[in-house]
Amino acid sequence: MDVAPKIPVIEFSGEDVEHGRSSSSERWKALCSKVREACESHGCFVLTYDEIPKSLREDMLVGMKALFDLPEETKCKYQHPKPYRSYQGKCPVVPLHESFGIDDATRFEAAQDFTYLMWPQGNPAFCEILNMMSLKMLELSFTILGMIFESFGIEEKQYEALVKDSSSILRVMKYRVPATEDQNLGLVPHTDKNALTILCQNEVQGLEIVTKEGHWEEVVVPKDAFIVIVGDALKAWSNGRLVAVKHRVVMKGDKERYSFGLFTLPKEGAVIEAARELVDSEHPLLYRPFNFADYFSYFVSTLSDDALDIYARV
Ligand SMILES: O=C(O)CCC(=O)C(=O)O
Ligand SMILES: [Fe+2]
Repeated sequence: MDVAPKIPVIEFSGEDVEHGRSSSSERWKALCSKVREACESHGCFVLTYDEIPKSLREDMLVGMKALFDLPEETKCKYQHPKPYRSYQGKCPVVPLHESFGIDDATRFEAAQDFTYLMWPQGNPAFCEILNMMSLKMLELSFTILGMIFESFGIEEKQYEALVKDSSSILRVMKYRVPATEDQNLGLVPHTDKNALTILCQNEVQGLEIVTKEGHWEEVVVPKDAFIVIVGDALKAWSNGRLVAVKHRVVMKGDKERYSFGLFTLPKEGAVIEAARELVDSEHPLLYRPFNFADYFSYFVSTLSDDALDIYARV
């Protein structure tokens, strides 16, 4: 019996990125291909990357624990008009899950507004951590997008706008241990709607993806690694060459899971259009150009599993 190929594990360093970009060395080209191939075959990969210090990740997880330990009424103060930002907790569909989404935490003031709301006396250390982590993860996200474009042989000018027109959401999440009467579903199956997601978690596993063969498979994430996930916007941009992989979280064991993710997404008003280089007679255009914000609103109003196909398929 065929065994489904394992989720690729890719390793690169800050030095690889720095030298690779300027020298276009064989090693760099091979790394870019690996990243693209993982996104084509699995829609995700596990990444180890030394440029984001382990101590920063640990500080982030410690700070998150203190955040989720705040009283419910304090956490509920975080309300936002846009979906997937406001504090979410005790939702009947996913009662194990709690989350906050902070827009552009790469701006110090945005991180600060959030921490002042949660800790009126201030929490400058956690504010700094949120801001620093977002900046580093956004930079990594742009690096990965650049690697994908480069590997497709697409000129930098063609994707400059895509990167320039990006913003980000930092989502921080907690999953409690299911009680005996609870289901163990932490997060419902979904594809991410944004372009690229980078996730990081504590030692508690639980993320699962749907393989090409249609089976759920656990993503075993080594300590200190990241998971990179392709979203709908990147799938459409790549004319369907990259897979927006469906994933969910299932809780097992007796330890709480904490995770955080940097979601890179097209800015307000940005239009997603397939790269010209990726449309040809063998690969006819799959998705019409669409305004990302309109697509996102469509998804929120329907919560359809196949939102991208229904909304934009030619
Ligand atoms: O907590 C996780 O690891 C997954 C989170 C996720 O998929 C999401 O927020 O879109
Ligand atoms: Fe997700």
